[in-house]
Amino acid sequence: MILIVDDDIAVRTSLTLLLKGAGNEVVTANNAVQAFETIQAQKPELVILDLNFSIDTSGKEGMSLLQQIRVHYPVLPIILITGWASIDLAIQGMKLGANDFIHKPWNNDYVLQSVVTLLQLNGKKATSKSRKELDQKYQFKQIIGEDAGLLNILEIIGRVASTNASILITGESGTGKELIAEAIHENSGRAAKPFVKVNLGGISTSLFESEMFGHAKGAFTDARFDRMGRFEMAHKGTIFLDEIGDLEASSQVKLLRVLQDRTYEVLGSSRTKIVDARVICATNKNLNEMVNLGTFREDLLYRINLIAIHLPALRERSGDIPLLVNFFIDNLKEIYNRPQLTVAAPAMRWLRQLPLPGNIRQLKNLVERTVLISNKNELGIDDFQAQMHLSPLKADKVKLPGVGTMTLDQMEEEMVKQAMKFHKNRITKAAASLGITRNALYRRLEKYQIPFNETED
Ligand SMILES: Nc1ncnc2c1ncn2[C@@H]1O[C@H](COP(=O)(O)OP(=O)(O)OP(=O)(O)O)[C@@H](O)[C@H]1O
Repeated sequence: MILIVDDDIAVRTSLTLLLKGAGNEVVTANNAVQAFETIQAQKPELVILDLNFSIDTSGKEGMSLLQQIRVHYPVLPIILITGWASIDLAIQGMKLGANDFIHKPWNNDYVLQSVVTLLQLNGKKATSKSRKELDQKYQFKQIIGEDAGLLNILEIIGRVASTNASILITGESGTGKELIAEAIHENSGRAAKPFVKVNLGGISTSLFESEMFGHAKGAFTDARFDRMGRFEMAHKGTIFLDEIGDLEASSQVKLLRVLQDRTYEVLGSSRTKIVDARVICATNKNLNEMVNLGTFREDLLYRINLIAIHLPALRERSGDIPLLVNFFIDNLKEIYNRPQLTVAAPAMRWLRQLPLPGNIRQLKNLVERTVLISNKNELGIDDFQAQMHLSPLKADKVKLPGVGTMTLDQMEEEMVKQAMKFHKNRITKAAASLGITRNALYRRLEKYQIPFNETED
């Protein structure tokens, strides 16, 4: 059952018709007291709340009702309705714990999509399904792992794949964000239609519109042909906006408009096109922090993260490393026709304790390089170690301090301290992660007078 709170009978009636038409039970309330009583008595599964629902348009009354509901019903999904002019109010409401907002005049599809998604997410409580149970229900063949955090994520994406909800995937580079985005598409009703990836980090502001919305011949000097935009390519499918944290301010506004209105215009043409694409965004940046710094629009953030998924770094789920290694090895056995290929047990243990800042991509590259270079059937620590030193990480993935701010010795000292701390003073592990021998590590510990326990191995 859904509760609609609004003093405007026209809004209550049209939302009731829309939601009933989609098979929901609906109750309404036209003031805060009645709304709260209805929640207590009838326990609705979702509330749609107009923030400007009283004659007073400051939104104060709506906001205090929202707070009151949150205190007593912390997980009850709440969708806010606001006018376009009061978008700041909606953002304030999201901070107080609302789950989504729609603005008037609303788009019926968006309202239904948001309702379905929130009901799906809230209704069926997470049941901590096992990997086997998830595989019986969904298609996650390419995603390896049994870590509880990952299974929880798979369960969420399985449940929401069938809705059109926007999803934001965050996580360090190489943690599998794109793979997860593809899995959402594969498990949705859009699977037979295109999955279009756009790397927003690679699109300059001047090209953003023509790239995303397309252009007509003659739209600007170089436009010699009609060009189809990415939104159109993704029509009825999924658009994956990678590196959204790299989008410049002016492009952020343009994207927000499109996601808000679900329409756009092809450059140089007056044709208005409708967006019918599921939007999935990804970034390895911290968008909340960027919002605080003023470099990412808060309204855009709320538009793209109806569902937010954070992928753990590989070091936080190191129990999955052997599974991943075996998966990569199995694939390579076939590709290189080396059916006897295996990884020795000590090597597997060694791989498990690597910090791997480049995450699964780094592990995959390491295994591939090692298989290519070594001609042994059973791969040992030495084989992996030799490749590890060659290119442990792409330089552009590491943030180095600015030139002149640190000497090489200081950097070495910091790295040694960091490795010792990470490996809780275990010399063998710290040395392996730094790519040096135990003796070489001892020499450095003494050189920099870093305390260590002789008995720790
Ligand atoms: N759970 C997994 N099982 C198997 N392979 C995986 C898994 N997660 C990631 N990979 C593989 O690791 C590599 C990196 O994954 P992906 O490109 O999805 O990461 P990403 O987080 O999008 O990286 P970036 O932020 O750098 O774009 C890919 O080759 C992908 O197939």
